[in-house]
Amino acid sequence: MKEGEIMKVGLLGATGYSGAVLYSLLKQHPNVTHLNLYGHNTGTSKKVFLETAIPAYLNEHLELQEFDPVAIMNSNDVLFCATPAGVTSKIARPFIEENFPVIDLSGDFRFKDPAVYSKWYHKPAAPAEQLQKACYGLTDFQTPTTHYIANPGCYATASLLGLAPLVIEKMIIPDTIIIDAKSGVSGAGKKPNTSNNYSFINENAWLYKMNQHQHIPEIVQQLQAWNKNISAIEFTTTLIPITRGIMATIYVKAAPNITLTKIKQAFNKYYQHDKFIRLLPEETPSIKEVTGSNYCNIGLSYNEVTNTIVIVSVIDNLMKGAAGQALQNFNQLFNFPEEAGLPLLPLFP
Ligand SMILES: NC(=O)C1=CN([C@@H]2O[C@H](COP(=O)(O)OP(=O)(O)OC[C@H]3O[C@@H](n4cnc5c(N)ncnc54)[C@H](OP(=O)(O)O)[C@@H]3O)[C@@H](O)[C@H]2O)C=CC1
Ligand SMILES: CC(=O)N[C@@H](CCC(=O)OP(=O)(O)O)C(=O)O
Repeated sequence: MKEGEIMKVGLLGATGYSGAVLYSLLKQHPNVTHLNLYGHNTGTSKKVFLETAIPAYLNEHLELQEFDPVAIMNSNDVLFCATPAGVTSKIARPFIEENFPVIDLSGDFRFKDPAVYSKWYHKPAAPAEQLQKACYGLTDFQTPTTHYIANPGCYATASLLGLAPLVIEKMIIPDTIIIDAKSGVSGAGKKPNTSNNYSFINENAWLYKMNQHQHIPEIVQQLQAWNKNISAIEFTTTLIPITRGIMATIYVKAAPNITLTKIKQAFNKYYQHDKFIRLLPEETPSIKEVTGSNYCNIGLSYNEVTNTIVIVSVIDNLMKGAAGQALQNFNQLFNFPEEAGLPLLPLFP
């Protein structure tokens, strides 16, 4: 594919939070001419329209079609899946067999080892031979190597982007990584539950899934790909009363002879030409600096007294943490300009 070529795009899960954001990005993408939406196989004649499922999308009078892999492959050049964990592991086979491009926002194809997935997601994994056909799409470090792209998780994206330069350059003491991550409630999707109930989370903060969060093995898998000496991380996730956004505050002990200048040089080496990572040389970032955008803002400090490097990494979970990065993967897969379809300014104020 080249710049100027047109694409027919299928989207499964457009009525969810990340699917809806993806829909709005794809609608403005200069190379996307047809957008076909797919939903559950209801087996009934009941029609579902985007505008009724999402009141904010009034006038988007698109019907969700039944999920049918053959029809999807005949009508589209690529499929995005913005479905909960446990869906694509069951439906991906025909697409993988046909080498049909899929960008999967769920965790189902992020691991090479099926046992890791089933342990942390508490669900059956996709077969190992299918997992081998998928590639992990952390766009700032990898371009797609297969046609099935596993889009990274939201916390994993913020954490890995904050750690990458120091881990790749071996500037830290392995196994001293502590990540204290906080997320807005849209990270949990649109389904109401006890923890995203207004009267629970308003004016509240709640640390959940202690030592059990499914992004722990995802982060470790990628850190190990960069540096074999890393075997474990400390990782906590806290729900905070905002709609969108993640802040990962990362604490790590510096290897001998590290200085703040060397730390900044490492971050500049990897990110100074990166369109979607903005380094803050003297300040720490706030979440609102990236809300509504595909940016990851990163701030740094080094405390010589405690030999601790602190990195603060912020993203919009629905953009860089989901739909925005998925669109970057799409642009990379089809050789479109990196920023095509992505807003270049966050919401302000
Ligand atoms: N929210 C976020 O910030 C992030 C989410 N993710 C991942 O992206 C995926 C989507 O998340 P999110 O948008 O939050 O989820 P939502 O719960 O908001 O939306 C899920 C969507 O999938 C649809 N769906 C559910 N089951 C099926 C099925 N069997 N067949 C077809 N469609 C189905 C739902 O339709 P219906 O409503 O009709 O059931 C809905 O449109 C998840 O895997 C999530 O973990 C990744 C990074 C960040
Ligand atoms: C706030 C909140 O609940 N966030 C979700 C993130 C879900 C997600 O991104 O899930 P996968 O990447 O595993 O698909 C969580 O912590 O489970």
